[in-house]
Amino acid sequence: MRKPPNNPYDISRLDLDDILGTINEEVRQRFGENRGEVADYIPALADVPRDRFGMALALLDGTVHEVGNARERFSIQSVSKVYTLTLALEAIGDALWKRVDREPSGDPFNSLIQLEHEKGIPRNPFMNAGAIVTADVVLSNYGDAEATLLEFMRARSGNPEVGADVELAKSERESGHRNVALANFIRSYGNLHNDVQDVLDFYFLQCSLRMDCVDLARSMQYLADGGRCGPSGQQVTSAEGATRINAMMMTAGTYDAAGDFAFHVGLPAKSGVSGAIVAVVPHVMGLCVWSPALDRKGNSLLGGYALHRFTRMTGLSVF
Ligand SMILES: NC(=O)CC[C@H](N)C(=O)O
Repeated sequence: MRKPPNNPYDISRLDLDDILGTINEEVRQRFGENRGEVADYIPALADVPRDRFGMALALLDGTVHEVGNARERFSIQSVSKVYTLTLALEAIGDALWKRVDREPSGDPFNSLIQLEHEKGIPRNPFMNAGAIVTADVVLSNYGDAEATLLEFMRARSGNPEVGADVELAKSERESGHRNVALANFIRSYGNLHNDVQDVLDFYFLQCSLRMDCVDLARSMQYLADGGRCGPSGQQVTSAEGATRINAMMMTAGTYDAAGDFAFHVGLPAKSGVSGAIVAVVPHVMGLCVWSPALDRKGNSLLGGYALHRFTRMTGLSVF
């Protein structure tokens, strides 16, 4: 049986580059197994090659370790929901929880089913329904929501080149019938305050932001460091705020696979249908893995495997 180190958070005992190298080799050996599919319900995502894998770790002192395609950009999709949740909580605090619940859903990320039973109050801010309400809150509370989000992401990642993929956002707007349905349904309960189209435009824009694993690992640092963002030096949220967002990621960040994820990985994490998964080792590092082929629940198959191997090889897990 694996014996836990005296201080599991002391990472000076670990050769992180060696560990990343091993994971990279293991993942690449699995490319041929032909498991998982890239998301094709968003036309622009269907063209992304599946045999890609990148992983990056950003330590609290700013050191980055990376491997594979860690500098290849992709759209961040639902990973963006972590950042809009942060912005919404900073704007209206606990009032957000009157409009979005904070329970795991056990349903797919784009499910409509619970919404009717629960009268237009989405289960959590990481399902599409909850993220649409969160987007509405951001729109209502920041003068120029789009510019605010872009500035937020550039500051969190330390990369001034982070930008939206306008073509991708357009492609999602044209094919996102289910999101249109969700938004209208929530509106019918009075839980959207802005024009449905404006909310959806903002939601699709947040999903289309293009970043790479290094950008995203750095952008997770504030959640590992009690709300303090290393790249900008800003206190983005309070230590309590960071703890709560991590808790949401743990219980709902990978949708109806959150239980399985806690079992195999054991870190707060958030996935997106482009194949990205961000994760946090509290007090130690932000992480990002990316590999486009997804499992049935919409989480990166090899990304999940890589995080599993990482937590087992390092002993880093909140459990
Ligand atoms: N899980 C996801 O990444 C979903 C995001 C995607 N843009 C959608 O709304 O369907």
